Parts: sequence; C-alpha cells; structure tokens
Amino acid sequence: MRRFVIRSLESAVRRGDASASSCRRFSSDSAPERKVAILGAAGGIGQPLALLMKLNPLVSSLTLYDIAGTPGVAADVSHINTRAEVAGYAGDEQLGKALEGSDVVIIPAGVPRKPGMTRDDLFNINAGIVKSLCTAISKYCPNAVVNMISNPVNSTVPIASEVFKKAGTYNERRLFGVTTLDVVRAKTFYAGKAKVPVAGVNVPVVGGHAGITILPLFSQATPASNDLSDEDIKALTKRTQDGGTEVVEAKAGKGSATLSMAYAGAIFADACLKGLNGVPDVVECSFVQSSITELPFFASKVRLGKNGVEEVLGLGPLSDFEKEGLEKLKPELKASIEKGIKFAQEN
Ligand SMILES: NC(=O)c1ccc[n+]([C@@H]2O[C@H](COP(=O)([O-])OP(=O)(O)OC[C@H]3O[C@@H](n4cnc5c(N)ncnc54)[C@H](O)[C@@H]3O)[C@@H](O)[C@H]2O)c1
Ligand SMILES: O=C(O)C[C@H](O)C(=O)O
Repeated sequence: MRRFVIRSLESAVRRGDASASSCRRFSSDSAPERKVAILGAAGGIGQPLALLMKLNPLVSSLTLYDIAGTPGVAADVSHINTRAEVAGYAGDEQLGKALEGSDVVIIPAGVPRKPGMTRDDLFNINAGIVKSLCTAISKYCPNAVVNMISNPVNSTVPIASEVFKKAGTYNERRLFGVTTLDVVRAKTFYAGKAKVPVAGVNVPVVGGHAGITILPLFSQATPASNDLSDEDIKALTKRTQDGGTEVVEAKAGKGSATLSMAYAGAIFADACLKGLNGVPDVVECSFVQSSITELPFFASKVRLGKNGVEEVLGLGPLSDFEKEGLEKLKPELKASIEKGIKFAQEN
C-alpha cells in the first residue's frame, strides 16, 4: 500500500524549510519534539483521537496507522494549522515506519462490543491484534510509552507485558492500560448527582476496566458531598461500572464509546507527554503493573514522569462499601490477567 505523508504547508513556511529533518532541527516551538503514534487510527476512536492529538501542542509528529483508511484520515487532520506534522500509514509493511522514533504509542485497534457482549467476548480477536502490534513496538520503538485502549484491557495489558518480556524490552514503567474513561464517567455522574460544577470534580477509579472490576472511590470524591445517601453511592457506582454497556446499548449494534473514549485517551496521552517532558505532579488513574494489592496489575492513581510511571499510589482510605467491592473484584480481575498471560505465553 501507498505511503502517504502530508506536512502542513503553514508549518513548513513558518519554519522556512520544507525538508522534514530541517523542520525538526529548526522547530521554533518551545516544547520538546514528541512523536505520537495511533494504531487503529481509522476507527471509531482512532479518528477523533487523531483530531485531539493534532490539537495538542506537545505533539510535534503524529503518525496514524491502521490496516486501511489512514491516508484519508491523515490528509484530513493534516490541514489543521497546529504544530504536529501528520503522516498516515496503512498495512503491515508500513507499521515499522509508523512506529519508529515514537515517544508514545496509543492503541485503540481491535473490535468493539455489540449489545449482549462482555469485553471478554472480544478477547479471541483482539488478543491476536494486540500481540502483533506489541511485537512491532518491541522492534521499532522499544522505549515508547504504550497506552493500551483495546479491550479487554484487563487482559490486553498483561498480553503486552508478556510480548515485551519475550522480546526483552519490557519496562513496567512504560505500559499503561487506559482507564481514564471510567474516571471521566465517574466525575460526570457524581457532579450530576451531587449538583456540583463538574469542572472541579475529582474521583479516583481503581481496579480494572470491566464491570465490577471498575471500582470508583466516591468516598474520596472532591468536592465532598454530604447530600449523597448510601443508595446514591451504590447507584453511582453501578452506573460507572455499566457506563460502557449504557453506550453499547444506546448505539444498538453500531459499536461502543468512541467520542468520550477519544477525549479520555487524549487526556491520558497528554498526561504521559507532560510526564515525559518533566512537568511535576502529573497524576492519573491507570491499569499498570502494581504491588498495591496481591494482583500483578491493578488500576490506581499513578504519578507520571520522565520514565513513565514514577510512582504507583496507594488506594487511600476506603469505605466499607468500597472495601467489599475491592474484595469482590479480585477473582474476576485475577482470571482476566491470567488469561492474557497464558495467551501470550502459548502463542
Ligand atoms: N479502554 C477503554 O476505556 C475503551 C473505551 C472504548 C472502546 N475501547 C476498545 O477500543 C477498541 C476500538 O474501538 P473502536 O470503537 O475504535 O472500534 P472500531 O472498529 O471503530 O475501530 C478499530 C480500528 O482498529 C483497526 N484495526 C484492526 N486490526 C488492526 C491491526 N492489526 N492494526 C491496526 N489497526 C487495526 C480497524 O481497522 C479499525 O479501524 C475496542 O476493542 C473497544 O472495545 C476501549
Ligand atoms: O464498553 C465497552 O465495550 C467499551 C469501553 O470499554 C467502555 O468502557 O466504553
């Protein structure tokens, strides 16, 4: 397939030179050069995520990869007059070019749910996709920070870790399962119920990214609300856990969350870039290798820095309801992690 590279005319003119290397050398932007690759960029999440990453001033190079369709997406977003130079790549033979030199690789490649399916029902197809993409990451950009969006996240992250281990490139500080959408939902639902302005709301969400493994910690929500009953908290917890299913059912067979996920993915990638650039105190929830419970991977607040994960933060004080939720989620999360590890070891 045809390689398709488009550079913004405006940026080339501004920099006074049309060659890619000169553009890089003479970049007048103050933020360091950062390359972001999106794998699955022609999909429902990939396209709006490409748009949002093109708007991010921390990105100097944005490569969009998919099995097909990326030349068009790249042509489209490349016309936006922002810093990032955009290139589209399609097909296996162009994956290496898409990945080379990447600082952050975001993976929303794979099939989404239809009504009646669990995220685990996606395992058979998405496990293989994630495995092959991570094999390529090991080869072409082994030091990149990886943001895994493809479901089931509770298994795809362990798959990625095993692929990287086999290749000798695993760095647990650079592998993240993106659970930001759970946080985005928890904030929105809490603000609505507590009747507080959503912009100032914070709610940590821990555990994993499927059903009861998603555990929002409303006892730690800020601003605190005294108006919420135990029943309200239970309902908010359930709605956050079922948020993905709510969208899948509303889309009635046309996929799962794409726009809110692109937003969440862009927030998380931005946090990773800020961390890499040395911005202090960047904290987001993410599903990472962890020792804060007995499970080898767990979502919790993570401090991001120049090396990726700088610190996996503890759970903090939990309410009795949350303690119960934590114990309930462990068997399911453990099984999903083990399923991913087994798949990667046997394939
Ligand atoms: N982590 C989360 O919170 C979250 C939220 C929403 C969706 N998701 C997951 O994200 C994934 C993508 O969802 P979507 O709605 O964008 O699906 P989609 O079908 O619209 O897009 C997926 C894209 O992946 C591409 N793709 C398939 N195999 C590929 C490969 N080997 N290499 C590169 N690209 C490949 C497809 O061509 C397609 O363009 C799903 O697994 C979904 O469950 C996760
Ligand atoms: O629900 C899904 O299948 C997609 C995603 O995991 C979500 O939470 O929206």
